[in-house]
Amino acid sequence: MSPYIINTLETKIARFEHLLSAAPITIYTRKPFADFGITFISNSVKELLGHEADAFIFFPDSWLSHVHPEDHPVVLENFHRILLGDATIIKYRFKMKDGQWKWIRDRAKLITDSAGRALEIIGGWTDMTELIQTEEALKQSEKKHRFLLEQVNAGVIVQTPDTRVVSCNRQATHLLGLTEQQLLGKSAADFEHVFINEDGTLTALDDFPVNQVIDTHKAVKSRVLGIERSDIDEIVWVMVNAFAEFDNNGGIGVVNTTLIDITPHIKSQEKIHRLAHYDSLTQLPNRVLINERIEQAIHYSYRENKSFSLLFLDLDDFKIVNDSLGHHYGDALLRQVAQRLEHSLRETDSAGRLGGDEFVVILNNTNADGAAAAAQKIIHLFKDPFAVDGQVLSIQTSIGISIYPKNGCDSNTLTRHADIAMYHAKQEGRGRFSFFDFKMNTRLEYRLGMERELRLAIEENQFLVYYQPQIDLTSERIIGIEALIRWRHPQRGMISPADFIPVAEDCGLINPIGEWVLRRACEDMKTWQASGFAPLKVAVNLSLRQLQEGTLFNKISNILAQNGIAGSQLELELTESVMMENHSVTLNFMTQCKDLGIHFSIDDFGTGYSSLSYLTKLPLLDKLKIDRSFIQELFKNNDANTIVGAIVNMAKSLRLKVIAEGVETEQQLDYLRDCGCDTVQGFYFSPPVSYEALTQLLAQEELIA
Ligand SMILES: Nc1nc2c(ncn2[C@@H]2O[C@H](COP(=O)(O)O[C@H]3[C@@H](O)[C@H](n4cnc5c(=O)[nH]c(N)nc54)O[C@@H]3COP(=O)(O)O)[C@@H](O)[C@H]2O)c(=O)[nH]1
Repeated sequence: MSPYIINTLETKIARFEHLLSAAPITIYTRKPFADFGITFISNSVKELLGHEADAFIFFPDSWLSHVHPEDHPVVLENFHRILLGDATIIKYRFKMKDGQWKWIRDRAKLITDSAGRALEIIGGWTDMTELIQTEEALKQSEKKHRFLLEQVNAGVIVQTPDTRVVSCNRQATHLLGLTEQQLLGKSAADFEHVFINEDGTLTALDDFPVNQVIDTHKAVKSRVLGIERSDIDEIVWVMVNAFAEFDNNGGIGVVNTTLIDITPHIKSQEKIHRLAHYDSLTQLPNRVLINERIEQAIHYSYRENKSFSLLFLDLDDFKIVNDSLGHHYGDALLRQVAQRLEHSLRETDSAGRLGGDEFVVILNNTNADGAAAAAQKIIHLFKDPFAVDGQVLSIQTSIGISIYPKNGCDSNTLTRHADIAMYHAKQEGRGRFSFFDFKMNTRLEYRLGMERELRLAIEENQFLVYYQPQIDLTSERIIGIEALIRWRHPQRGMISPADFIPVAEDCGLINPIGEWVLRRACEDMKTWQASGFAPLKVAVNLSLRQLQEGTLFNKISNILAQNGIAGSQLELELTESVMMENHSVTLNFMTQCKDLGIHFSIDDFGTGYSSLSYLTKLPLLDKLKIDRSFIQELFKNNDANTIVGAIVNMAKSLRLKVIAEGVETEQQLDYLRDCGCDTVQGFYFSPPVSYEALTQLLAQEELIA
């Protein structure tokens, strides 16, 4: 045996005791029953608790009195587990020599003999103070962290790489409408809510921010998502940011997602969008949205090689409703029209209001046949009158149709062409539809251009009034004049009223223009009278639209009064069609005028109804003007002579005066005199002339007289 290896029992114990006291653990043994008194404890207990080992050895049951009373149940319960064979680890507080409490960890197990009988309990105590303090600090920090998390105005969700929620704050549960319990442990695929993207499409699972972060290892920033919850009707809109926290190996530890509630912001954005894209009166899409929809229809039809149709609607004589009943009625009528229109359309079609009384309908995937059927259906919608505040209003619409791609490949062209076709429908008699035809284009563009120029002409005073004398066949003197408008266009020179009056009538500009002619004529009459010329009668042409305006009588009586002209010096010329188409309106107007002594003549007689019986229905008529087409046929066509003779006779029997227009030759003049015609007008005596030229003619007459 080596002299260096001393292996007596004594040395073994000494070595063992040294090892025990040097170990960072205080080893003990205790009885496996009764008071579980300590039978051995290593000296390191002095360092751990300040107590001598002997204190426990001599007083084996004193140890329990050093255990914190609150921890007694834990400690005692632990013995039962140990006796059942469990190796246990528990923490509890132990009173040190100096009276302070120290957290110790007690790890113990039961030692048995080969027959399984309990011999003793062996265990070890270690100092846990530092660990407990760290744990406590950690708890405090977590509490603080949690507190802060609850204070932030954002939902926070922490998920593991398999998307399971491990933590969330109250705001997150609030936004998702779930409790913390419902949320914790849930993975992305488990959410029953529907998530939608900003454009309204569904968000696919792969596209969830958490999955994107996991897939790409990159943060998702400022993504807008809508949450469709089953418990509320409204969509909750959130701004989502998500980022990963990486572990030491570069793998994802957790993904943090923040959700900021932006519902109010989205709602006001929606409001702004609505204002910018919908008509506030009818709630139909406005011009901006309609254009977008036409563009969409173009893209779709181009891709799918299909056609679609655009219907342009304009209500016929809507202005009359507005002018005669007021805007309140006009607005209510437009709302009802919009409703009827919307209800009649298929889901794939859309209607919008461009402004005023103009509407547009887009018929997706529809060819010319389909468009014709739809247009007919829409026209039929107007068959039943509209009831507005107790008033029954009847109105119809004219519709123009353009077809993609045949009539245009962009929104502007298609709309313009449908508009042109609509004008054509109006020309054809209103309450009907027309398809666009490229031939209409130039004609209508000319008309639309003229409308623009007419407005400018009114502003810039480009109109003149010419006067054509009317000669009494008995005295062969000028007894009246007809006021005829002229347009001196700055570039195109004189434009005939035959070219621009129909356009002015169509677009309503005849009202200001007609009023201007009347005023000018009365002002000129006033000047002639003031210059000493004998009082004349002036004939002024009236259009149907002027009568329909409803304010014409007041305007006329004001103009007469302002210029000191007697009503008997004014003659109003109405055409046959004006008289017949609006019998009651015309009769009412004529009755009012008659009280002022105003005369009426029927213009272009013989060209319209060619029925003499209606004359008997117009008792307020004074004169009949034979159209120049008959006069110019005299002696060329025998029938013309017979007709003119018959007209004069018939007029006489109805006690009407007769004037013949367009007299160019002496032969015509003689025939008319022989027939008993009262007055003539025509180039034979004078063409329509300017104010100055007529002044000279009147002066010559005075000299002759
Ligand atoms: N609503 C309004 N209509 C108006 C007004 N001013 C004119 N008009 C209408 O425009 C049409 C064309 O008028 P105009 O070119 O002036 O032609 C008139 C005469 O110039 C023409 N005339 C007269 N004598 C002769 C003639 O011997 N030969 C011939 N070839 N033409 C002649 O006839 C027109 C007279 O028209 P009217 O007596 O009114 O029928 C025309 O329909 C005008 O009514 C306006 O202010 N408002």
